Amino acid sequence: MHPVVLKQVGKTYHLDAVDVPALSDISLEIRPNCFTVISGPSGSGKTTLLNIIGCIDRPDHGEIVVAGQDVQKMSDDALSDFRARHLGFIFQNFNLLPVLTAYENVEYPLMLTKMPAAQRRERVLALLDAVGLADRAGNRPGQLSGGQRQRVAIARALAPAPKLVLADEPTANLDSQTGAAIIALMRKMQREHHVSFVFSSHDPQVLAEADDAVFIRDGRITSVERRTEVPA
Ligand SMILES: Nc1ncnc2c1ncn2[C@@H]1O[C@H](COP(=O)(O)OP(=O)(O)OP(=O)(O)O)[C@@H](O)[C@H]1O
Repeated sequence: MHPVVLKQVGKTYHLDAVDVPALSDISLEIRPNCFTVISGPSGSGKTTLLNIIGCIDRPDHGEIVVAGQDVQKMSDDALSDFRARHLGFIFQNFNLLPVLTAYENVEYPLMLTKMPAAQRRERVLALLDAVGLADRAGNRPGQLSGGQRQRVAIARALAPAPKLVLADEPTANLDSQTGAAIIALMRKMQREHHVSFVFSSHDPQVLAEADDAVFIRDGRITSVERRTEVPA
């Protein structure tokens, strides 16, 4: 089953009296267990598309099925619950809670689930270990480097065992060496956790790693490159 299917999705922002068309006639299938990169020039609609796939924003029209669910039909409350259970998010500014430690940031999404405390602890420690931060669990984001913060964000995104992780320009605020290490880590986690990753990115390093690359311009898909066989 494809984790995301979009059919003729459109979105226009209304800014005072001005209509700003952001996406037109987007039809796309995101393959399971893949790295999919959405690429295009500034203002082409990448973030808008990612927000719609991540159920943060709703399209004006069209169909969208995420993890087998017709999300267009869900109420706002049902959609929030669906997002918390099935989707993970990684942002260019890391978006960690500054007053919480690395451990608490990763634990946070699990507090919204009914996971028992002992199991929660085991999962958080395993994820921090997997991203190479076992010894930094007690540090707050302000005591971590950019690359380390993004590692915490990756662990947090994977904590609820999502089906899909959305990453908006995840390497934009990192130098190229740190960015390369973060891409390698996301690839490793994507394979180990059998999850689909969808990125928006300008970064050639992210594009080079993609299984699928979706190019957009002026809110329309100009091409889709399927570069690899569907992983088992
Ligand atoms: N909240 C908003 N209100 C009005 N217009 C918006 C809003 N968000 C985005 N837009 C417009 O929608 C279009 C697509 O924007 P979007 O942020 O999706 O592009 P992008 O490809 O992610 O750009 P960038 O690479 O610069 O982040 C642009 O014309 C933008 O100005």
